[in-house]
Amino acid sequence: MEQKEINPRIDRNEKVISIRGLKKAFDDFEVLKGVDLDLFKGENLVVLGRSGTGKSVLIKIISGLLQADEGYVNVLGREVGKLTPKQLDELRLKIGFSFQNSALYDSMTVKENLEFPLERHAKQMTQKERDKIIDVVLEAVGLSQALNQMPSELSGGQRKRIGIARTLILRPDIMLYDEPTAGLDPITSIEINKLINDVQRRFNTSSIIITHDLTCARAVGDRVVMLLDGQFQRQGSFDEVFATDDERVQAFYNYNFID
Ligand SMILES: Nc1ncnc2c1ncn2[C@@H]1O[C@H](COP(=O)(O)OP(=O)(O)OP(=O)(O)O)[C@@H](O)[C@H]1O
Repeated sequence: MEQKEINPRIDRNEKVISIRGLKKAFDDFEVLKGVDLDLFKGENLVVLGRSGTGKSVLIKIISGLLQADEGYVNVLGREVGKLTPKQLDELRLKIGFSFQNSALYDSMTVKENLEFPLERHAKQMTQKERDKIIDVVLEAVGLSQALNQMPSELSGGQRKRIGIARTLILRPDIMLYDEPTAGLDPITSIEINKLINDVQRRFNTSSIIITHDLTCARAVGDRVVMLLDGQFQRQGSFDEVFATDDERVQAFYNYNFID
């Protein structure tokens, strides 16, 4: 498996996300039981964990879509739980959310899909400026030729790329990738991993990548954390996370290689 090289762009003096003692329960089911997490500027942080461990809940709390029950959640210098709805909307524009299903509008061309966030959030931009930024993000994801195609004409991997381009179009500081390789074949997955690293370098983003895919975790993660029983039980490089006798961690590793 490809191991990510040490990334010189990470600034360990600047935290873009800082979380302490985060708790979240649904009725009496405690999902997050006291989570601490930092994301440094320029870093790709992978969050691993089995289904239902609360990875999506975590990124929904970071982006203000869900309220924490307890704890401190600071994103880009703002304490998320204390923001007014307007301040939260402003913060969300700096967070790019790449959804699992790419969330493209099937009735719109690629160009129209990319214009959509600009029409809503960058009303002051001229058409020429819009066309320019569309060019930039399409080129960044390697799909300049798809400008006038419909999503239905694209492969799953291409739709994923357009989804990432659409997330990038508002030039977010933070990217949140929710299972970016889910449903893709291994070769296409490797291309998406490469794209995640390219985006980090080219757009200077800091990212949280939620995945079950260990090939992805190893290829894109500057640091990896594993969510187990509501807390981050392991963190470090990919190899450090798995250098343990903890059966739950070993089971996760072995399960990834079951045929
Ligand atoms: N709005 C909600 N109301 C009630 N329960 C919820 C809500 N959102 C999440 N949960 C519960 O919280 C737990 C964690 O869900 P979450 O979606 O974060 O899992 P996950 O780790 O992202 O899993 P997967 O990898 O399958 O997406 C699940 O048991 C889920 O049913």
